Amino acid sequence: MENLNKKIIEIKQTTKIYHSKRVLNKVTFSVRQGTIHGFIGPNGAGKSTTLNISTRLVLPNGGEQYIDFKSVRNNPNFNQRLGYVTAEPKFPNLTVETHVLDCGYLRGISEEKVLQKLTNSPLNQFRYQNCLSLSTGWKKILQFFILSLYQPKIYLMDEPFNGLDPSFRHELFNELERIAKKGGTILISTHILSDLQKFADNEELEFDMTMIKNGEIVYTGTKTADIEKTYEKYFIEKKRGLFEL
Ligand SMILES: Nc1ncnc2c1ncn2[C@@H]1O[C@H](COP(=O)(O)OP(=O)(O)OP(=O)(O)O)[C@@H](O)[C@H]1O
Repeated sequence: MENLNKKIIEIKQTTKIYHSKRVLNKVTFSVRQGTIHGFIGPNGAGKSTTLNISTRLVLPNGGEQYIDFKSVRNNPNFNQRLGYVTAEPKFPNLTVETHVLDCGYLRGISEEKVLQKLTNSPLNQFRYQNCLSLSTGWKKILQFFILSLYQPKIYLMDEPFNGLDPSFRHELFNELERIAKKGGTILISTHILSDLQKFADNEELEFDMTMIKNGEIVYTGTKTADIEKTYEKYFIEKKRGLFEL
């Protein structure tokens, strides 16, 4: 319980400018160790940019980011216990088997163990297929498989439920709950409040939430009865005009 007060992820005053447009403006929030933390906001709000900056895939124009209590700018080991599921996974032009073996090698996991896991996984049916030719959902599942090889302690997940069919969604919900109950920390980015509701309603889990809109944090805090109201206040716009003729 003591760990819950430790901020294992901290995003401080983080700003990003693309082509003179400020897409993140002094974004500041933290994630407590051992919690599931929802990061929610509409399309283009800045969620993926925040996660990419937190993992040093994108450089910020200002601010500091800490993962696993380490500055991502100053400490290249910040990602030792980190697993990142990106919104649009990128894979090399390799078979599933070769790619998972490479990932295992980089994490010091024996070939035998990787192949045994692959054989027992539903991904095995695509073992000799090129990663690039997998469907959207199976690409996501391949990302989860790679994480399961080395079992990180901190997870950043950008739209993890996108593209998954109901049975894989269900399995992923259960797996994330299991990870959090064992003390893991999970930051989940999504547009969809109902994806987070199951975690928010689970009394055995510690669940927090941060909301972002137009590159600014509009709410961050622990679970409250007002989560839905807060969400509606910021995000439910009556009409956006997309389908007007
Ligand atoms: N490489 C880039 N070059 C220019 N602008 C970018 C780039 N990447 C992101 N942006 C802009 O930054 C803003 C935030 O984008 P981002 O992808 O972080 O939002 P998001 O909240 O993840 O959106 P979504 O939920 O639609 O995926 C958007 O206006 C986007 O167009």
